[in-house]
Amino acid sequence: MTPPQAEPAVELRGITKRFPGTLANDSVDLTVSAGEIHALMGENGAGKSTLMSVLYGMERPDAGTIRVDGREVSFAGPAGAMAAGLGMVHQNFKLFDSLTVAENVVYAAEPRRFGLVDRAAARRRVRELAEEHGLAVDPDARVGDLPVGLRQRVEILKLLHRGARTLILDEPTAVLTPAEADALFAVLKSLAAQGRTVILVTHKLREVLEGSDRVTVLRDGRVVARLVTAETTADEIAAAMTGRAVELDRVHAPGTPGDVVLDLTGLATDGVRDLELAVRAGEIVGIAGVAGNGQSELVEALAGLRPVTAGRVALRGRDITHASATERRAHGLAYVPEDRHAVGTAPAASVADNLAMGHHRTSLSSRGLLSPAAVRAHARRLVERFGIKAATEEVPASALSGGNLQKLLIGRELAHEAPLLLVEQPTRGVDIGAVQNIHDQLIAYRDAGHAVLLVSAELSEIRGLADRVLVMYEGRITATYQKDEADERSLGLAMAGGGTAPVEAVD
Ligand SMILES: Nc1ncnc2c1ncn2[C@@H]1O[C@H](COP(=O)(O)OP(=O)(O)OP(=O)(O)O)[C@@H](O)[C@H]1O
Repeated sequence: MTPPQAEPAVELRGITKRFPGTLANDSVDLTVSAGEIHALMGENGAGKSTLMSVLYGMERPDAGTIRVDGREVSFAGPAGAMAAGLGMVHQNFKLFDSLTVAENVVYAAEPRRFGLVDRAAARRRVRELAEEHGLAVDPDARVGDLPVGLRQRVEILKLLHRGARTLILDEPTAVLTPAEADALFAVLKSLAAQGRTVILVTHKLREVLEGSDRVTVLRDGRVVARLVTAETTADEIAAAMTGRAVELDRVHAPGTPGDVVLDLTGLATDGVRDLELAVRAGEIVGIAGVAGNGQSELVEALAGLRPVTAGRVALRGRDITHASATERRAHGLAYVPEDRHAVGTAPAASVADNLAMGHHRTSLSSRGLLSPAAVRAHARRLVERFGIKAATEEVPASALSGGNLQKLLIGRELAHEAPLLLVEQPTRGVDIGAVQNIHDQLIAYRDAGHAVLLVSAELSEIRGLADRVLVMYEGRITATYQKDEADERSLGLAMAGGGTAPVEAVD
């Protein structure tokens, strides 16, 4: 006899959500069983975030119903969703850096004794939850001092403390090392085995194949496939997402390095020291590392956004150690920052205007004034070349999905054809088809004779693109590999500071 069927943990029926000019969710049905890890996939702009925002009470649907544990619900905000047993781990963690782990976990739901916060009980609670779920973390550590992988654990502990039965995770492995990602999946599997439910939004096929039970694929706001993971393949999921066959993991030929374009000697800035590095024309140098090991500080110092405290930076033979960001750009530097929202783009400005930024001295302008017709034509070319999905070129950048905003930023900077491109996390949040496109464009850029300094936490990206790979750990370069020498395991170990690991430094 089959056991009585439990109610699904989450059941969305006919969810429709419109934004001006876009049908983001078109009558979406999604059923997530209790105790499963359910992956939600789809190209950039397919409607995944919108659907999760509707489920979590952050957006009101135009039509459709939501059931949680069999009960129909309607949330006025995330607080209602939390009360119904849902919890969400956002990409940008929402923790207080200056508070301890225990204080963060119990924040706004503190155990009390005689009306006062019971700190000892809070610490005990963290230890119990950590032990029960394999989420070891020191309750007394200051969150600001923790690496990303542990901060993510704090986020998960916080949701568990509040009694979340269904966890929604938005691209949780984007900033993790392979070992941290494996540890996360072990935790998710044990949560699922205890009957909790996980909804995972991700672009990473491998982790979906290894870590999920079922997959729902969205395309253009509609469900196009419901798959059982054990019965599907990477190719099948990719084809469902894109509507065509996708060539995964293309191998690129190595570059032909020419003259030195960027030359760093003894460079130091906040959190970075003793950096020696040369990047040549026609070469991609990749810097691998876990977020927070000085890569962003290095790139900011090179872009002129952070003072260099020692050493020298030369660009095409000229000393630019203390040059302003604008002077550096004028001398041939283009820059794709990690933070596409705060630094990279102007959210209220149109897609076309964002694409024209920094082009005041180029063919788009005459005597410093941009020509509207040239700006539009330029925008149309880049939208086409990078597959940026926008209702029109006139919508504000804030209306783009995360991955499409990333494509905009890459497109704009590549269009400068600058001798040196600094690029950080070029494909974070970008779907598999667009990853291939961005990779092809970076290789073509290199082959056209430009120098590229690539910073990425994504090992397959670094290995696929870089002609030389450097690992940064605690502000220094701790290992150097030539293309093809960097296998995933030793790179992963070096990124985690694996001092005892057999990491060969080859120069
Ligand atoms: N606030 C908004 N205003 C206008 N359009 C929006 C808004 N939010 C999302 N959209 C549009 O809705 C569609 C779906 O976006 P959504 O962010 O849900 O996609 P996604 O699948 O999460 O993409 P990504 O993988 O890039 O994060 C996109 O076309 C996007 O441009």
